[in-house]
Amino acid sequence: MMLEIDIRHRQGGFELQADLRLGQGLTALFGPSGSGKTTLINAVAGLIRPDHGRIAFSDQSWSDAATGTFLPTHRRRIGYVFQEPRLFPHLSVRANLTYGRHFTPKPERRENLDRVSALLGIDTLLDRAPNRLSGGEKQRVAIARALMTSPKLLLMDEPLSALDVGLKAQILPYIERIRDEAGVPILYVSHAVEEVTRLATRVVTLNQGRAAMADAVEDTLQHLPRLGQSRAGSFLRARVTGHDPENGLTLATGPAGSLFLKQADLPVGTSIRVFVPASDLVLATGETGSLSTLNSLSGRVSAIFESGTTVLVRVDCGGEVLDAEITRRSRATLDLEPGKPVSVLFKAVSVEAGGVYRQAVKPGA
Ligand SMILES: Nc1ncnc2c1ncn2[C@@H]1O[C@H](COP(=O)(O)OP(=O)(O)OP(=O)(O)O)[C@@H](O)[C@H]1O
Repeated sequence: MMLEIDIRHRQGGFELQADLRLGQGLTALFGPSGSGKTTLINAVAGLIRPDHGRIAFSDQSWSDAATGTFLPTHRRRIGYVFQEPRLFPHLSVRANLTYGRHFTPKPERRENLDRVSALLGIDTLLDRAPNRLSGGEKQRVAIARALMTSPKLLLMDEPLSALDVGLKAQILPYIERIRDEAGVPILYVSHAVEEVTRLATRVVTLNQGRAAMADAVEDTLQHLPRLGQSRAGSFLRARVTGHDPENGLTLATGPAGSLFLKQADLPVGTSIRVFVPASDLVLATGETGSLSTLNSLSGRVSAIFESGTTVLVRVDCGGEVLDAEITRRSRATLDLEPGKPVSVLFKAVSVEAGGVYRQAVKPGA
């Protein structure tokens, strides 16, 4: 399948421009507030009609300003999940799930209640009324309802933003399963770096209405501050090589070197991204002696950015970029300049749980 978008659309003083080809897996739409994420997703859904250009899905034209083609939303066979679950309060979970199915032509009904409710872990909730579900359960039912229509494409517009951190963590694995097992491409709007890191097969960034495909998920996430996100840090690519349960550690290797991580439940061979906060990195020059930090990567300073009272030192470790936030005084003490060899040190506990992300679908798949 291929979703082709080549559109321009003006609304008031704002103009959206997008020229994208998107394949299977989960495409994250990522950008600051007002950058055009919802406008883009609405154009794909058929909720707005672009002034110029075309949108096509697997060779079916959904919208073409030149020929006047505009396929209405219900004929695009799209599943939509919003911030709020929007369940029918008077219907049971089961009836909520089967409701949308009737709108799908019989030969195209791929999904069934058993499979979808197992995928979302809601099989024991089918006879409940929505007002007897928790917030996280409601959103899982809403996602299941969207899947029950056997959609060709699933649009998710900040589906987790109304949930607290604990509930988000509960739902993320289900979205991963849909990405990996349901065979439905997903367009996923999010502001949250944790969600994008963990879920995205590819990232489309939006900046003042301009959509751009990122070369790699990691590249986008390296430059979060430019995208209006404040959380400074870096991502390392690695593969799990083993576990050391006695010491509560998981071992991984990537282009930057060997990594010690707090033990994570990930099979050997799993590709992961490890988020390392800039403020947790320690830089050292010369011999470091004995330290309690398990991770020590060798690199070379590639750039230095002054920012207020602190300094962001960018270090190239085997082609991977690590940003370390240190004080001006530390920079002066270490006499750091671009080109200087340094060791980058961080503790295994700096990258526990939320900092390690499984990525089952290869970028570009
Ligand atoms: N109907 C409209 N008429 C005029 N301007 C609009 C209309 N709808 C949205 N806009 C403007 O278009 C721009 C893009 O809005 P959009 O909702 O797509 O952004 P967004 O990236 O989804 O933002 P957020 O993350 O805050 O939801 C904004 O400047 C917004 O004010």
